[in-house]
Amino acid sequence: MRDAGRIAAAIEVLDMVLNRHQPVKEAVRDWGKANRYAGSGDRAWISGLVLDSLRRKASVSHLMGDDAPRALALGTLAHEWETGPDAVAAIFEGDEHAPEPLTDAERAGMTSALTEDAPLHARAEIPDWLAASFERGFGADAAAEGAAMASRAPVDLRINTLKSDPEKALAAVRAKLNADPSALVTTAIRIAAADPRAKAPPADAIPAYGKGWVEVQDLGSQIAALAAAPSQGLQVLDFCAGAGGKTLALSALMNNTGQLYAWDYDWRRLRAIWPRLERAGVRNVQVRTGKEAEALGDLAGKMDVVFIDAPCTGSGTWRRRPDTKWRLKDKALATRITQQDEVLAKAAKYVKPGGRMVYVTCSVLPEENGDRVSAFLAANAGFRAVPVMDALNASAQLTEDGALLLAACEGEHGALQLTPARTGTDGFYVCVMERAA
Ligand SMILES: C[S@@+](CC[C@H](N)C(=O)[O-])C[C@H]1O[C@@H](n2cnc3c(N)ncnc32)[C@H](O)[C@@H]1O
Repeated sequence: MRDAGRIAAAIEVLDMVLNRHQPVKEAVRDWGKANRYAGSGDRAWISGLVLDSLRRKASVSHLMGDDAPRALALGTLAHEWETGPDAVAAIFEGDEHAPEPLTDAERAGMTSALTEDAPLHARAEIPDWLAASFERGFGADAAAEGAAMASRAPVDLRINTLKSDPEKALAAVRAKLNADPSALVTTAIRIAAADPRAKAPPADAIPAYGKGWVEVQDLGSQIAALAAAPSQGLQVLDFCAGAGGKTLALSALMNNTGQLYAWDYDWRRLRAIWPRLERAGVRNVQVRTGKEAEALGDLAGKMDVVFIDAPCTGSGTWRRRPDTKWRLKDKALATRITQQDEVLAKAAKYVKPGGRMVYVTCSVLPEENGDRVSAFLAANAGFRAVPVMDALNASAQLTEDGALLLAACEGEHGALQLTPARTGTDGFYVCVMERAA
């Protein structure tokens, strides 16, 4: 396909995502099925433009004065892909698959620039109803934090120390991919964000992944697991285990000792955990299924650590799934808040006296993070917040730079708010609370 046809296709896919509410992957797949002549390189290019258009939707629609799929694609070409109106007109010229020629208004939008007095939601690339929340969470940095969440994300790998070590794993990954050791965590590898126009080989297709030497896991998620300080021999409950991403990380930190219980309120989510445990060589996990009372009743008051990877809006992962940013509504946020209060209240009863509870979200919204912890602590005098950095420093897995950078993310309750702007990770919130002995 030539670029004119690819741009027309991106406009079509954006319409499927924004107006027919299809997830991006599904929309690209459906478009591909209906247009068999497109190859995998074409689909990668189209998907790249669609994702960037969604990441930059707020600023681009502000500049174009229009939020229709065509305006978003053209504005993104100009403002993100450095393909201005003359270049786009040249691509369209004489191509029968090209969209309609550019109008004067579109040309103007493609050459205008965002100014300091543009509304915060446009500068922060967020839905306007979340502007107040961003301002509360980030103050004067709200626009910069939001803009960083509209960038493309790298792929992070966690080195599975049950089966490999940093040197061996890095060499194996580098044999297939352009990768570097993480600047923050000694057991992590980073693969830089790919050019959106190019086909990128998936990290889970390399032999090191197949052998269980590495797991695909955002660095923020890896840091959250480190904060649990699940040292050898402890009794640990992963209360929201889902497909087991954190369970695997916790097990590796425990070096396959002690006992790690994995449970999820939705047992269907746990199904994916079995092959992952097997591949990673995990032997200290008991997967508990069924209703909470039967599945976990015997663990009440006995856990050294209870890990809560809470259900959340996922606002911290908008770089990877920009369509979800525009789908999020205030009602869904309210539902998540109710669930978060519920999981905190329920999970707390498994913590033994002197034990710890780790509350984690992949969100940057204070309503889901510090507010929830404050509400929990106000209602549970037997718990107090302790600095997350204590556990991270004790883990001996931070680099010198990592320790400094993470310490700068510390906020109320000694909790950490990681963000793409601050730490180059997804937006994770981590808080550690201790139950009185
Ligand atoms: C962020 S996901 C967990 C991801 C998982 N830990 C991982 O690393 O792959 C949140 C999980 O919380 C679970 N959950 C537990 N209690 C819940 C409740 N009361 N309401 C909603 N979700 C709940 C959901 O089923 C979901 O799997």
